[in-house]
Amino acid sequence: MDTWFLILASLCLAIIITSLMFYNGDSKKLPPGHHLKKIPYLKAVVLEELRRHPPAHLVLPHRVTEQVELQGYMIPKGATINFMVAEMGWDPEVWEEPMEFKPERFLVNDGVVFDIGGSKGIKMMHFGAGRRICPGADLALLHLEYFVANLIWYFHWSVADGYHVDLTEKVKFTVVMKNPLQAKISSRAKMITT
Ligand code: HEM
Repeated sequence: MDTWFLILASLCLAIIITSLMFYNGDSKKLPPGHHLKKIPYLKAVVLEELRRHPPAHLVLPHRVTEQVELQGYMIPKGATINFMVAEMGWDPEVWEEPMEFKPERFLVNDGVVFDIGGSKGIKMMHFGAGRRICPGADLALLHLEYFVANLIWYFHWSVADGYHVDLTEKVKFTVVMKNPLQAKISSRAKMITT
């Protein structure tokens, strides 16, 4: 449990640090927060990233309060249940071409349609589900959108010479890239101010 607490605490810290990093006191230079709603593809990219490359493959374990039978399996009172969230997001019976990165899967009629709380059925649950769902889910999604928007707004990105992007994962404290990303980044500052 301590490990999970540390993961959550570091997620919160990372979000706060990135917010401070990108706040430069000049709101004209930043894409205003309310504009994010007008960029559904951005939200679709964030959701697809969470589905395809979740930061953790398991969410917090839960303890069963009463013995229950689930699809023929008897789960005893007091058992600890882990939810394999990565596998849920990669289930070929639920997702078409699950190992492909396709943000378009979240777009319906130019808008994003996804029930993050799972009230109409759970297709992925990186924030948990039900009454103990992460209360910071909306805030986290907003910050992730803002973070990605700013990275694109301020910098031009290209692949480093001779490097091929390899999205293979490995598990460290959280899930990270096995072969770290190498990118050439240049400022778009001139383009933004002119
Ligand atoms: C990408 C970012 C985040 C992810 C993936 C995430 C994921 C989770 C997960 C899986 C849980 C456990 C749900 C369960 O018990 O089944 C949780 C709980 C929680 N999260 Fe987050 N979280 C994120 C960001 C945040 C942020 C930004 C905040 C606060 C501002 C936050 C506050 C909490 C709190 C307070 C709980 C405990 C809720 C409870 O036990 O009733 N989380 N989160």
